[in-house]
Amino acid sequence: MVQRITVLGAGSWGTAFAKVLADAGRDVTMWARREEVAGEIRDRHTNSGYLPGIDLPDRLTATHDPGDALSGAEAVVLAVPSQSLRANLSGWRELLPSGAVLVSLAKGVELGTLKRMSEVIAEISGVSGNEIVVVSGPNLAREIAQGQPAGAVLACTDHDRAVAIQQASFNSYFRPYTNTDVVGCEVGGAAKNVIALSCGMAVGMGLGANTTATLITRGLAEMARLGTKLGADPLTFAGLAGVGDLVATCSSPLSRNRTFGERLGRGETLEQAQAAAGGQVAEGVMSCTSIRELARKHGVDMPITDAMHRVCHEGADPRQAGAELLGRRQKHEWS
Ligand SMILES: NC(=O)C1=CN([C@@H]2O[C@H](COP(=O)(O)OP(=O)(O)OC[C@H]3O[C@@H](n4cnc5c(N)ncnc54)[C@H](OP(=O)(O)O)[C@@H]3O)[C@@H](O)[C@H]2O)C=CC1
Ligand SMILES: O=C(CO)COP(=O)(O)O
Repeated sequence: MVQRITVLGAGSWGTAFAKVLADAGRDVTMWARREEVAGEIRDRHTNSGYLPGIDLPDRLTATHDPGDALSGAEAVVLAVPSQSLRANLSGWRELLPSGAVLVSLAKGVELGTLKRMSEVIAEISGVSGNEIVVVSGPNLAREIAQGQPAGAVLACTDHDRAVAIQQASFNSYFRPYTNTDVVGCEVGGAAKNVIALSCGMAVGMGLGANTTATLITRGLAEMARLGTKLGADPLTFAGLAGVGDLVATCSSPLSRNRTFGERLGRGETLEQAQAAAGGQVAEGVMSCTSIRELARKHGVDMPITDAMHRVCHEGADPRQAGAELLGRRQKHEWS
């Protein structure tokens, strides 16, 4: 049984997932970038900047020192934003205990390299891909931290490693399933953030359920097109890491990506929406660019992702982007 687990990153999901592990009976140490955050988790058992009003378990501790955090860890959970994972992990590489299972929480595709997060982790840490477990699914951090029931997917090409983390993380409110389709789970997790931006934008423009349902469904079609082209199992997109996460993120006002899109849809600038996010990551804002490039590289059509890139990075007006989406050539639903 994996008992001693380190979580590197003390933001919303890192903290909520650390609580999941502690509530499952594991000994958990978190690393926080800022000493005051580590001190608050350690001494007051709260992380008020990210999860206000949530009490953290006593058995969960935290430090600002990555060496102390990683000492003796049997599993290491990487809980920093996608675009910072390479730099952070490069700093931790020499400290990783040999044989520890690496667990990835990040949902994104790296700008420039167009790598999925498990590919970045394998490259930097030197461990093989089948030693990395990817966590995905409908897991809005605040709801999980409140103990609201949810399923999740633990994806690893080595089934036994996924089972080890499943045993280490299941508790009365968190029900993780295993899956060997790492590509599908990672593509689903990254792409749904972009679709959530579009749904938020529609809501911000005053549009209703028909529009958001259309974006969710056609978003699912485009993420499945990309995933299957990259070798994913199409069934993954019907599961928790596909439609499950997509629906949760596109529907919930708790989603940072949906909220970010809503602000853009109301006419705020990218800078205003970023300021309102208070430093918390809306991964879709960067991933719309990397996923668009990945899709182009593989000849896959992703019109909603393309539209989000134009709004976020080329100054397109959300209404104009919407009109262009509707004005594309007429086609069969599954072509
Ligand atoms: N929040 C959620 O509901 C869920 C999030 N995820 C995914 O998990 C990953 C982590 O998300 P989450 O914990 O929510 O993110 P947050 O933005 O809430 O927190 C990010 C954490 O990473 C730290 N950090 C370290 N290096 C950097 C850096 N260079 N830039 C920014 N932050 C840095 C931050 O430190 P500091 O506080 O000092 O800034 C903070 O502890 C993301 O990929 C996200 O998509 C997945 C499922 C659910
Ligand atoms: O990944 C998530 C839910 O599964 C969280 O989404 P946001 O980053 O948009 O809050």
